Amino acid sequence: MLPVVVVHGGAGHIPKERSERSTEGVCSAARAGYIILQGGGSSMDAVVGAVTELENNPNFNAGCGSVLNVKGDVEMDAIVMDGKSLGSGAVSAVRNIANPIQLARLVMDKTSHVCLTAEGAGQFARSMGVPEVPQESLITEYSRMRWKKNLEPEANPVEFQMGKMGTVGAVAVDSEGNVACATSTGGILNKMEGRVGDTPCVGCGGYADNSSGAVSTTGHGEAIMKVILARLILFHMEQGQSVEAASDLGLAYMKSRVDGLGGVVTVDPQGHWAARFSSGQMAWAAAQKDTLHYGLYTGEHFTQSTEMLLID
Ligand SMILES: NC(=O)C[C@H](N)C(=O)O
Repeated sequence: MLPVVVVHGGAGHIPKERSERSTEGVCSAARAGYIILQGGGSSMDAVVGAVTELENNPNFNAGCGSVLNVKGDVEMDAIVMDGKSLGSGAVSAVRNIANPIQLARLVMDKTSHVCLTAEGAGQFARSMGVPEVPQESLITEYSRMRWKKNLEPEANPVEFQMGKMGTVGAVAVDSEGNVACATSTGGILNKMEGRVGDTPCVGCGGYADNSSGAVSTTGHGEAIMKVILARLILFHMEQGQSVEAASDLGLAYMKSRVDGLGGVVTVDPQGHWAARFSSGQMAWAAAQKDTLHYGLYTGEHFTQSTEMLLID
């Protein structure tokens, strides 16, 4: 079965005019991750490569395109986890960098800690030579419009926040059977300054363990944290459930227990994979055995040869 890379572009309701760009974005990121795997890269290289591409794509809520907090600022969260060592690196409420996922990886590789936050994460980025970027370069017209709209008195914050989530994430298995996950987000729209969501929390925004598999999550962060969604799904896999059934069980529990919606991409160490969601939509794509799989609405599953894509 292996190797494989599966990516998501966030669970929620994707407006029609943005759906094509979301699908194109996840397909291109899955292809980028797959090329890394084919070139002998590790699953960690593949998930960081795929998520970096999605952070650079302004159509997603991560890196450039992040949603704004209540003050109109960008504060981003990201996590990586390596299934071989259970090593993990994360950053939360980090500002003025283009690729939080790469900083999360540096936290894993270069420090003895798991998560750095806010100004401390910024200082670490500077010490590692990560270029500082102006906040303006991370803000799109669309994210500013949504922020302003949500400040209007008749706005319905929860519905609006839940409506158009675009967190990005990836899971992969490499040819040696190592699994990894990566997740990156601007969080939820008009969040309080300093709010830390599920994404940088181990077991919530993602988890990877070579003995069971890897998961990257998206959805309402506070709900995901209550049920520790990524770890919950791996628990079901440890009990013998398939990647698909375990993902559905985790999402159903989050819905019934805390009324939370979300989505996940999941792999097991053999290379079985799933992209499942309880929200109306989630842009996802997977690349395996020279085939690209992708979809957006529940039940949708298109396939295409990755070789065709290379010619494109
Ligand atoms: N779009 C998302 O998935 C949001 C993210 N889980 C958060 O709550 O920060």
